[in-house]
Amino acid sequence: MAENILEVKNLTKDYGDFVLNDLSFSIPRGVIMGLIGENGAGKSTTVNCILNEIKKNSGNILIFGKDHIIDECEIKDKIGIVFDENHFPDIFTPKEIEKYMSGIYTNWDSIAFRNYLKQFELPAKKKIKDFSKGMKVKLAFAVALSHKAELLILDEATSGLDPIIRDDILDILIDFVQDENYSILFSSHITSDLEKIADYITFIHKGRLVFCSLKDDLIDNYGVVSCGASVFDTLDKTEIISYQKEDYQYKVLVRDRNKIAKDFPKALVEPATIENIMLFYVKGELQ
Ligand SMILES: Nc1ncnc2c1ncn2[C@@H]1O[C@H](COP(=O)(O)OP(=O)(O)OP(=O)(O)O)[C@@H](O)[C@H]1O
Repeated sequence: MAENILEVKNLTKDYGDFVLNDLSFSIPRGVIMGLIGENGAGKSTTVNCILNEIKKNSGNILIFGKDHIIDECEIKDKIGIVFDENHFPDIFTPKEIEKYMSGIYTNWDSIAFRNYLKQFELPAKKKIKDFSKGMKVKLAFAVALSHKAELLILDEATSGLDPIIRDDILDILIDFVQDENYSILFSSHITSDLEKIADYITFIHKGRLVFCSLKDDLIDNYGVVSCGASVFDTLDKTEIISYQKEDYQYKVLVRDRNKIAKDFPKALVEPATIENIMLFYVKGELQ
């Protein structure tokens, strides 16, 4: 069994005015990988290249150790996909979707599907065209979780859900990776959700990889320092990732907040959230 459930190597997709440039990252088995980046950074392009929905220009993508194009059918049988848009025919009911999916997926589990319909309070006999946006997303989750998928790929899947069902979904996702062979690629703008459940964070900015790091490493070590010019000028510049100047104050994103707090006891040093980290990379002055 391949150690990494997904490997993206030197992936490039050129749209002319946008290039997803030489992107590499991998997802080990048993983990949740958060994928973050500003609007237009290239997250959906990455996901669509992985799923071979769009053709890459170059690079290699292995899923379950197999080439994502050569073995596409076999691979997709074991992937659960949830996008923010509905991909099911509107005229179907969940009951009809169940029948259809049982013919598509080798390991379709009707009992699991019916249980998810109950848990998500989805009417089995109502047409999807009469579902709310959130109901359509819940239906997509019910399908993705009912065919013994080993990899879930979620592209902005939870953004249309209310906080209660989102919380339920996060619990389901944590459960999903308890089997240490299964993993999740979770693209989201709701960075607080990723803070709760992701093991790794991959950050793309303007089509390029900024980092792929352990989430705990970011949360435990990165910090935001608020200080005046005198402290800023004496900070070790190799410790600074990015900074923002506001009148006479500097806000500085640093790699090792504990070291800075020790060296500058009077400076205000706070832990950085994933949102802080994104904002500093995108809007700050990079060192
Ligand atoms: N079919 C296409 N043809 C040309 N350009 C495209 C196409 N699809 C996407 N792009 C461009 O690729 C860039 C990245 O888009 P993408 O949808 O991957 O970003 P994203 O990070 O998912 O953004 P968002 O958070 O807004 O969903 C954008 O500049 C977009 O215009």
